[in-house]
This record gives sequence, C-alpha cells and structure tokens, in this order.
Amino acid sequence: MSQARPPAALTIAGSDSGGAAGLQADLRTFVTCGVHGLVAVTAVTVQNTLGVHDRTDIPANIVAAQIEAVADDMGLQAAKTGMLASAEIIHAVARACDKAGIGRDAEVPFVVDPVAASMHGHPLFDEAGLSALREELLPRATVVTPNLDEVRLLTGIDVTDRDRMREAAVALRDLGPRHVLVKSGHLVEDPECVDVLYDGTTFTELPGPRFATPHTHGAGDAMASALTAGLARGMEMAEAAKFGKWFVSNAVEHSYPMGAKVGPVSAFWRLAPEPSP
Ligand SMILES: Nc1ncnc2c1ncn2[C@@H]1O[C@H](COP(=O)(O)OP(=O)(O)O)[C@@H](O)[C@H]1O
Ligand SMILES: Cc1ncc(COP(=O)(O)OP(=O)(O)O)c(N)n1
Repeated sequence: MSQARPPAALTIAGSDSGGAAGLQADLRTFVTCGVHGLVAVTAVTVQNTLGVHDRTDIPANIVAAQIEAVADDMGLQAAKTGMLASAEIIHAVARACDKAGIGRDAEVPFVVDPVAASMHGHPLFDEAGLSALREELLPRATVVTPNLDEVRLLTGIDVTDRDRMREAAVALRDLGPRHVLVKSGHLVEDPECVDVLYDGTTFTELPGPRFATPHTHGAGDAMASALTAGLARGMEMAEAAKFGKWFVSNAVEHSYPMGAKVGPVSAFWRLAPEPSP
C-alpha cells in the first residue's frame, strides 16, 4: 500500500567518509525530521576524526545536472548547501538553482550554510570560492547560517560576545540574504549557546545550554539541515530556526566518542524505539 508523499529537501554538499558531517549528516537529519532527502554531491572527502586527508571535486556540470534532475522529476520544498568546493561549482549551483526555482525570492527556500573549512581548519574551498559565495550565493539565500569563523571570513568582524553577533548579523544581511542566523558554538567563554536570527528588523535569540562535550563534529550541518527540514515541512523562518536549534541541542547532548579525536553529534535520540519483528 503506498503512503502519502513526504516533503522533500535537497542538500548540495560533499561526502564525509567519517559520516559525521557533510551530506551524510544532512540526509540523516532529514529522515529523522520526516523529510525525504535529495542529494547533489559536490565533492568526496577522505575524512575521519583526525581531519580531511584528501578530496576530489565532482565536475561542476554534474553537480548542476543532479540539481536539475531531481527538481524536474521529483520536486522539492527546500534546499540547502554545504561544502561547495570551488568557485566553478558555486557558479553552476547558482545557475541550476535559478532554473529550479530555488532561492531568496523563489518558491523553494534556499538555506546557504557557508561551509569554509572543516573543524580541523582544512579549507573546503579557496579564495575564489569565498568571493563567489559572497557575490553569487548570499544574495540568493533565504537564510545564511555561518559559524563565527565564517562570519570573520565573510565580513572581517571578529565576534567575541553576543553584541558582536548582532553587529555581524547586520553586516551579513547587507550582503543580500533575506535572513541571517549566526551560530554561537565557537563562543566558548559563554556558559550558554545562544544563536541569533536576524530578518532586517528583529533579532530573535535561539537559546540553549552549552554542553561540556568535545564531540561536536557535524553540529553545523545538523543545525542547518534541521532548519531546512522545518522549512520543507512548511514552517515560517523563526519557527524553523527554533526547530533547528532544538534538534542540534539534543544532537550535541547525545553526541558520542568515535575515533581518536572529535566524535559526531547524534541523531539516534530522535529515532523511534526498535519495532518488534
Ligand atoms: N557545546 C555545545 N553545546 C550546545 N550546542 C552547541 C555546542 N556547540 C555547538 N552548538 C550548537 O551547534 C550549532 C553549530 O554551532 P557552531 O559550532 O557555531 O557551528 P559549526 O558546527 O558550523 O562550526 C549551533 O546551533 C550551536 O548553538
Ligand atoms: C564534507 C564536509 N562537509 C562539511 C563539513 C563541515 O561540517 P560542519 O557540520 O559545518 O562543521 P563541524 O560542526 O563539523 O565543525 C565537513 N567537515 N565535511
């Protein structure tokens, strides 16, 4: 017997062989949030808890073709970006999203997670990629979701407290996105973990505890993909951002050690109990 069609969301992202971040984190988050995941793979990284050891990028025309293929045939209710690898891929993604009706003022909301480096500091794109991100993707974004390193790269603002987060959100919105969500994970001196959403008029704080765990690999992807899932399910931006924050707070609380260094955040907490045979 067939089921009702679930909402669908697209991730345009790289593969993490360690399964903590990248498209693996996005798909895991989508399914645990009741959303069918579609994928346009941008790069394959050789990655574990020690870092990114190698990578190969997917040809830009194949990235664009993946977006067009799923948008044309299957339809989608939201899209997000992760690792975009190069300026050439960013140009192709921008064009394919325009064609597919994905964008700031288009039918399908577009979540741009400006992933610039792995948590170990390995760059996930170069200087030309940064300019392309700033000039081509931020003006197309329904929401951009930078961490504090990405805020510094995009605006030059060094965020040291919550007031500077608001200042950075204003500067980022001047680059064109409809909404800005500044993530607070790197503000390690703050006893809480309060992200900030800005829509050009109102600042909405997304409060949460700061968990004392070293295992936060994939937190950024979990936050942005849960927000994307919320939008795909028809939530307004502030509601979707709160949903994303709630999801990632639980994921960090239930994170686990795996490998020699930083372990993954968890989506297991959201799975139903195992069914009986
Ligand atoms: N130790 C922590 N405890 C609770 N939430 C956290 C913690 N670290 C990060 N987060 C949350 O995870 C998300 C990602 O945060 P951040 O670390 O800033 O981004 P990224 O993973 O992209 O570097 C944010 O919503 C942030 O509030
Ligand atoms: C292939 C790939 N994509 C993205 C990341 C970075 O993941 P993110 O969740 O934004 O960051 P951390 O929370 O892991 O710092 C990655 N490492 N690999």
